[in-house]
Amino acid sequence: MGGPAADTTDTHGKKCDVRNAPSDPSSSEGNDALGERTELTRARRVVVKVGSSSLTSPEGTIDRGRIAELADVLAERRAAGTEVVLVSSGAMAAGIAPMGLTARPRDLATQQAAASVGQGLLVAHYTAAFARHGLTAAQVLLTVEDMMRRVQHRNAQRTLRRLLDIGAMPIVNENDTVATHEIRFGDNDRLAALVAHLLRADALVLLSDVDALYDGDPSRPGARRIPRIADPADLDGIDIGGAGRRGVGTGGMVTKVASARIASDAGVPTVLSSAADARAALSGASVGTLFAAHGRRRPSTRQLWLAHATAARGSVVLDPGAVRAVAEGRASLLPAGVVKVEGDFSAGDPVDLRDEDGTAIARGLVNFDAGEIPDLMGRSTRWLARELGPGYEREIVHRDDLVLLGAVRERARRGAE
Ligand SMILES: Nc1ncnc2c1ncn2[C@@H]1O[C@H](COP(=O)(O)OP(=O)(O)O)[C@@H](O)[C@H]1O
Ligand SMILES: N[C@@H](CCC(=O)OP(=O)(O)O)C(=O)O
Repeated sequence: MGGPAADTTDTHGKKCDVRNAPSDPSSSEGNDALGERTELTRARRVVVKVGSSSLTSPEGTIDRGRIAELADVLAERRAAGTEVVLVSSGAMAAGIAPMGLTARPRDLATQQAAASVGQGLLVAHYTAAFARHGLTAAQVLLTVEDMMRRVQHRNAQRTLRRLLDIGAMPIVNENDTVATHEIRFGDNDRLAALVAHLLRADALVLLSDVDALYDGDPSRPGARRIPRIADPADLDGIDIGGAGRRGVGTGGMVTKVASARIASDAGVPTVLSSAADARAALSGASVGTLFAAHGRRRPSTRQLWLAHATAARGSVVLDPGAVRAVAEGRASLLPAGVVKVEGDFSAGDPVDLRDEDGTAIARGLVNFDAGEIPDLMGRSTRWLARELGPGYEREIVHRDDLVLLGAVRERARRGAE
């Protein structure tokens, strides 16, 4: 890959140029993009995520006018026959003023209280805005566990599908009041990508206060719009920064790019654009940044989550044979191939699988506590079953709970295409 093609548009004072760009994508993005943008116009099911920064006024309160504008655009698309799921942030921002606060709280309990106050208000605004178009809004609050555990996952899928069947407008947010630091999405960008995967959406649209991914801080003079990311390598050299200056957003560009990568891995093309450009983005115009989808692979949500969103609690170090078996043979990691354990983790935690040089080649959910593994290392599962009992005849990490990382993953992906 030769790196992304940066637009010649300078950011300063020229965001309107991007907004009014011609709808012929081939003019700035190349022919590949033409098909991808057309896919967006033809999409039968779209997940649209809007960030707090696009829903708040400069004073930091929820801006009803912006909610009404977004509802107009989504209702239009719904009327044209596309199923739309909205993932909306803004609960915490909506709760700040009613809580008597002037800025986003720092501690988790007050954040959760603000989100709890704000979520009801937010959904009330959406309900009124969609009702003007004869649409019924439906609140759906999800946690990480709902995505990871099979039964909850199916329930969420079934409910969302039913809502779409009856013509409702699902409005999804993280269930902030029960999420903890350890077990939370923490940002709706990645949640939106997992919802797009869950519903097998045809496209994901991320709406923010910035109109595209830029090659650096968009407030920097000369920063240039990146119209298309075709491959993760295109992101090399781009300065992907945190949340905007107003302080209402959560993850900034980092989580939007992470979200686009999750969606891309799940075969879902993503457009990142500004809320002001929502209509143009949804109609396939050449606005924002298009992240191309990779093939048609459908990894499990658990695998997507493991690869992109979990932090490892420790590592197991593999001998060269085990590295080959895991990386090339897509095998489970057996005790015989482990030479070292690092960190203090429990069975069920995410851990990195490293080679002896320290490179993380995979991440997986481990079947043993860190303290148990030294007695198992280098032993065959048959020996372990005979000496320690049948409970020990199992993998350290099962292949279904394992994803390849970094260069190893890219090689496997290219091989599969
Ligand atoms: N390379 C970049 N290109 C575009 N925006 C960037 C980049 N790096 C950081 N940002 C920042 O990301 C912000 C959007 O993220 P965030 O504040 O979390 O918004 P949201 O509430 O929409 O999720 C922008 O306001 C911008 O300042
Ligand atoms: N669940 C939180 C949103 C967290 C979040 O991702 O915010 P943002 O970066 O504005 O999309 C809320 O509703 O306040």
